[in-house]
Amino acid sequence: MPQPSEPSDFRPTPKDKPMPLEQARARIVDTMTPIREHERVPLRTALHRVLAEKVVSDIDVPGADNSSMDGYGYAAADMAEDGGALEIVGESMAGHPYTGSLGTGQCIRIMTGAVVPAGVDTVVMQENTHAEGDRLVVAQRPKPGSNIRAAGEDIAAGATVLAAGSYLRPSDIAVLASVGVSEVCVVRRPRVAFFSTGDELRPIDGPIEPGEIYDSNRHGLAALLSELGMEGIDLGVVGDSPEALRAAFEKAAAYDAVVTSGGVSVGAADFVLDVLGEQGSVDFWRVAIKPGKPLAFGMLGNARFFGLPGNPVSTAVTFIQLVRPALVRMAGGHPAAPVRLDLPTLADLRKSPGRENFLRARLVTTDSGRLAVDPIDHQGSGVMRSMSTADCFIVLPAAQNDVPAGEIVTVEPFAQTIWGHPVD
Ligand SMILES: Nc1nc2c(c(=O)[nH]1)N[C@H]1C(S)=C(S)[C@@H](COP(=O)(O)OP(=O)(O)OC[C@H]3O[C@@H](n4cnc5c(N)ncnc54)[C@H](O)[C@@H]3O)O[C@H]1N2
Ligand code: MOO
Repeated sequence: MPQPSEPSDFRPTPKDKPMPLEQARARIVDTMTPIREHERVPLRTALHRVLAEKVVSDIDVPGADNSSMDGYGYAAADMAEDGGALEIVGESMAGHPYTGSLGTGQCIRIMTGAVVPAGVDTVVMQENTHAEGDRLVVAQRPKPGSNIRAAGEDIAAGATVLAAGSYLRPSDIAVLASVGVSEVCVVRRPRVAFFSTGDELRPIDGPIEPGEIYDSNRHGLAALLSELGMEGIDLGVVGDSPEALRAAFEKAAAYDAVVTSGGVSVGAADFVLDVLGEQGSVDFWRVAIKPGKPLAFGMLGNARFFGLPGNPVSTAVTFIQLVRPALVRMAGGHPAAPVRLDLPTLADLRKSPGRENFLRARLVTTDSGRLAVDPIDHQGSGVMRSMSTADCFIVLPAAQNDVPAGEIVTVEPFAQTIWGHPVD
């Protein structure tokens, strides 16, 4: 497990064996220290934050027995048979409860959400009745006890509404509002510094010359971080020189995590690993996945360091597979296990044994109404449109060879649950 470290003399060699993905992910996630600092924020701004402490309800929800239908409330004992009649003595509306008490043979008109008064144990929906003046005829009786929502059936006073470590989704915000919570205590968002490396990279708001490219990865990374609820700190583009990298690393070391793109392979201008070795420590640098083999994981000061490969699809795949679960953990949450489906592939898949492959694909419904998966034609790790037009990965195990169309393959949808439930 990497610790805040003294500089090391790590020298990567192509002989370093790539680590299987599962092992790399477990190792990375296990080394994350969840952030302990927390802050109180208004519920209005708490979406996608992580609860630092559990929330216990002070109240029952609903607060009182209430009707789930527009209709009439009465005591079932007063209604021995279908077609029986009762005297209508008042009404209970949502926000305006009935304040009297019911006698034998009496009923009240009651609306959905209105409090059920003493003496009423059953509500009949309006459609199954007809009123004759102040007399109600119940054509068809519901079962005794019907159409009443019990006090506290959603949340009982004293119950834990959400556990510490819960990632707040819109439905959680609504639940917290339902128990009258207007402020929550949430974990400080991880501060994640990120930058691109490469002399060929240009900002997206200017021209490019032959041999130059727009720095797309930095924008992709900013979006991935912001989607995850992280505080991203954009450190720009850093040139392919050890000096430039040293200066950038010094700045980046002050944050909780650092994510970079490019310069982690074995090329003449790939210095990320060298400088990480000098200024921090490298835990491992190769993962047995395609795309995404070169990936530097280590420490820079107290920051967790993720040096992602520069090929745009490799950057995205390694972020999704390795950085995202790590940051979820760092943010005080719990990474969900990937949702995986077994589906037939509509096209042949090319695969040589060695690395686990993440092919980009789309979920489709065939003419027979069955779900299947259709791989994108161009699978190059520089073809970012293969990610942008896809909605899932086909995951082929390391030892797999070519797969003919029609075979069942493992599919990981992109729109999967990212944040799992806390384990208490
Ligand atoms: N001899 C070997 N060469 C390569 C190997 C290998 O094992 N031996 N691995 C290949 C694999 S796999 C990958 S992935 C890449 C990763 O290399 P780097 O992380 O060093 O990335 P770069 O060389 O800096 O760039 C690769 C590619 O991506 C483009 N790029 C870089 N940054 C950005 C950016 N911010 N936005 C858009 N595009 C970017 C860059 O121009 C290159 O085309 O190495 C292989 N080589
Ligand atoms: O890992 Mo590289 O990402 O195969 O292109």
